[in-house]
Amino acid sequence: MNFEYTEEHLAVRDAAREFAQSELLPGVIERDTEAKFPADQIKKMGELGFMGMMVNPKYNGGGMDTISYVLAMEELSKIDASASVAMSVNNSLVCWGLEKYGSEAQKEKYLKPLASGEVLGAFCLSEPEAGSDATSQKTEARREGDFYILNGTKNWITNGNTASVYLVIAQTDVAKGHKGISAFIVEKGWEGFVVGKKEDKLGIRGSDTHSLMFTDVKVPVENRIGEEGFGFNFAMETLNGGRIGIAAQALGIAAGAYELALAYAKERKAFGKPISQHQAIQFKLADMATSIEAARLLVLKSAWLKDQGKDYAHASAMAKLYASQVAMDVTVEAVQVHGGYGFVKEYHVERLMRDAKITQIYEGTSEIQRIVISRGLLR
Ligand SMILES: Cc1cc2nc3c(=O)[nH]c(=O)nc-3n(C[C@H](O)[C@H](O)[C@H](O)COP(=O)(O)OP(=O)(O)OC[C@H]3O[C@@H](n4cnc5c(N)ncnc54)[C@H](O)[C@@H]3O)c2cc1C
Repeated sequence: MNFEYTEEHLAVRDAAREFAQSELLPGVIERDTEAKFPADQIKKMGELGFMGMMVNPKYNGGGMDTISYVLAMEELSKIDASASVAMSVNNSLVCWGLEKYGSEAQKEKYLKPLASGEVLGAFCLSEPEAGSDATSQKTEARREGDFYILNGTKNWITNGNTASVYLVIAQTDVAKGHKGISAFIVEKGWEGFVVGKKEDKLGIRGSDTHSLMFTDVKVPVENRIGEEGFGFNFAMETLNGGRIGIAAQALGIAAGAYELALAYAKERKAFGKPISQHQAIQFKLADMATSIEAARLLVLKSAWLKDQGKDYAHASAMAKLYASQVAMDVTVEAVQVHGGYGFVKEYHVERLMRDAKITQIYEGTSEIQRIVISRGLLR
């Protein structure tokens, strides 16, 4: 076993840390208040290679391992989880799905600009009546000659308005159940494709979440990913990896809140001494640091398994389940350590607490992670 990072890992982590401090921190409170997408920051993240970190350099990616990716995700999420979710969706759902299962022509046309950060991608599985139960898709793609005619509505789509490339999951044969679901690449601007309203959210308010409506959208057959009927497996496999990114995001939110709480506890005085000298606060800090370290080990293990080409579905579900709970617990305690100051925007921890909640919901709720984990245990 080896618990050491390589020099490359440390360089990536430090670059992400530096970027988060210099580019994401300024304006993060205003972006949250105004629900403003961090467009300039995402563009710079693309230029620095954060949007296609694991993609092969021949498709304009960074050619890095998953450990580097989770280290960067953690650092960026400490400061701005709205920026990091755009990065997570682009890297682990859109780019990964296209690189693994896309045709050579699809990779040339779509993966290259996505991996370089020139354009942004979205992953469209959820629907108004199909969230956890993704098999009950209502969006339909009907084959007509060299095209599919796409009709339906997708809900809660991250990068919904800012993306240019959309991976859309749809029914191609309702009678076949989940084996009748297929995946397609859809471009923004195609006739019949309308972006719906932006969601006004509790947390990750800077993230661009929209519903999408498709009415008789003509999708060329060459834009289907894999064979007809492969879409459900495509979505589930893609989400297995996506969970590593969201687990790293949850870890970052927790670690960011802990670092703020630690610094505040050393400064704030009560009863004649820093609050960090009161044992009740010391114990909170000890519990926060311990749970964060445990979450980090789960995140790193799932990333390592993926890098080794081993099965990581079970580990990534455990990492997401645990890290998202840690994100909730630690951010609540970080607000508590800050007292009244924790309740106002200026001190950041209330935002981190609001942002933490989504990590228990998207890319599979905590209940769904428990289903995935227990299924693995009982197999
Ligand atoms: C901000 C945001 C961004 C998102 N981004 C995307 C995106 O980019 N792309 C995308 O496709 N989707 C996205 N989603 C959708 C997200 O993945 C779903 O909200 C999530 O999967 C849950 O689905 P649901 O909301 O329909 O809840 P439901 O599935 O209706 O679940 C409601 C509750 O019931 C529980 N539940 C459901 N089934 C079971 C069961 N069998 N056993 C026990 N409990 C169960 C759930 O855990 C949950 O607590 C996003 C959501 C949000 C809020």
